Amino acid sequence: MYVKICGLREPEHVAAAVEAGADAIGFVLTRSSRRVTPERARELAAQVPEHVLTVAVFAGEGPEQVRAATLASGVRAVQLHGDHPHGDFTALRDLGLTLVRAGAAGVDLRCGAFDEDLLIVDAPRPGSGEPWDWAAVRGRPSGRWMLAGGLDASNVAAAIDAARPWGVDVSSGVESAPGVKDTGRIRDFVTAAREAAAG
Ligand SMILES: O=C(O)c1ccccc1N[C@@H]1O[C@H](COP(=O)(O)O)[C@@H](O)[C@H]1O
Repeated sequence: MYVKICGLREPEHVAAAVEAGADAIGFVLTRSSRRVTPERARELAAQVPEHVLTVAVFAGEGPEQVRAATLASGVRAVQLHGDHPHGDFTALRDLGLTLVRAGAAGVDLRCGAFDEDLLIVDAPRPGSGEPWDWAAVRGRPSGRWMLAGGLDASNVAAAIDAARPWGVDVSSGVESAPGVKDTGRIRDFVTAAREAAAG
């Protein structure tokens, strides 16, 4: 089970996610209580070992703005939320980074349909922490896709059982208050996701 922890802002939480065994770590570079500057993302990404994917998260910005901020941040993947045309992903392909498309259950659920490498199927309001009907997408997405939206250590096993994703992605559910990550919750989430996947 691939596990991504998103919205990290502090070195101790990046370290906690890496130590817990996260596969990917996200830095939010768009409007959000979790927003960091590209320069801050670069500092945080520098402490992440090669085997953990670092991801810059955007929502609605155009490809040129995404390109500039991504290059400034030094991350290895770009995550685009919102109604992006196929051309936005193609325009970023030359960066040589992993491209991640994120959208709610109504979007095209075939990973790769927009030239992306990974797909995230999320709640209607990304980053809100609101659970949704995860079972509604069971059997529908194809390829390498992550379930997101309202997950936490207490419900991730049920969510995995309901939707059968390739991976899971969390932000609010590993926080003690909005925008404030919690080391113990990060560790508990990764453990719960891996135990659920192991059966
Ligand atoms: O986390 C944010 O603040 C955010 C803002 C804008 C776009 C995406 C954002 N995060 C993504 O939202 C989900 C996690 O949501 P939840 O808080 O766990 O319910 C995940 O895809 C994040 O990458």
